[in-house]
Amino acid sequence: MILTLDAVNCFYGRVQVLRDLSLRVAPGEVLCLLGRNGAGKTTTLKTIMGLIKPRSGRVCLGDVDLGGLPAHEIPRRGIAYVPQGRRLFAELTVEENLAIGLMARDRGASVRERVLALFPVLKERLAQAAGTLSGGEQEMLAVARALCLEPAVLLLDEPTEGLMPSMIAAILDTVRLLRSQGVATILVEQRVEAALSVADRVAFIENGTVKETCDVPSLRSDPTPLQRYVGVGLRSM
Ligand SMILES: Nc1ncnc2c1ncn2[C@@H]1O[C@H](COP(=O)(O)OP(=O)(O)OP(=O)(O)O)[C@@H](O)[C@H]1O
Repeated sequence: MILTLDAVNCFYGRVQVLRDLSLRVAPGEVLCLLGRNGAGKTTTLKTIMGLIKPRSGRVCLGDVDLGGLPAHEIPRRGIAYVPQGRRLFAELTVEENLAIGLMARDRGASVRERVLALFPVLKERLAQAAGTLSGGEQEMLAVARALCLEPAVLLLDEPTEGLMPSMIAAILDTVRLLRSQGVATILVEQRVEAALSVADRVAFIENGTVKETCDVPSLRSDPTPLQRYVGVGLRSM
């Protein structure tokens, strides 16, 4: 099912943060949101999750308008969110964190096995407290917990932040694998080179709106939007 945002306007109090923001992501597609700090990328993800209610505009999964649903219903509809900073339960074990993911949408024990098969590093650490995992392992756990929902749509907010290169590569490989399985992914990513290596399309966000959407091959041949909206050229990568 296609996730669509159509002319979404959001406010924090009286301050408008999203302005007529529209985008779409289809099954088996990775859409990357790029933009400067404060452009509205995280707010876009929170709005999809129903954590912020748009004042106007629509967020739809297929034909279903998500705007009318309570926030706790959104993950049950198959949209999973890995927030920036991961928000794991640090005192709980890997196993317990996964159990919480599994509870959100009861999909049976086989899901746990399938998710753990993707992350062998977690399988070895089921009894370890999440807060004692390395940063990369914590990110794996956060993604694994989200995948317990068997989501149709996965929202990742800066999943590579603070990770070493081998862990970044592992996270990006997971995104590619999920794409091959038909998951629609929206990725917020500061690392432009990482974003381009995994994305199909890039939406450039500035001042709360999508200014331009480009597919990755055309960005490689003409990186002007990267320069304009993120301030980097391809040569610096
Ligand atoms: N809870 C809040 N209350 C008031 N303003 C907020 C709140 N959260 C975010 N904002 C403001 O909304 C704007 C968009 O923030 P958002 O976090 O969506 O940006 P972003 O593109 O994700 O930035 P970054 O790359 O720095 O994470 C910013 O100006 C921010 O200060």
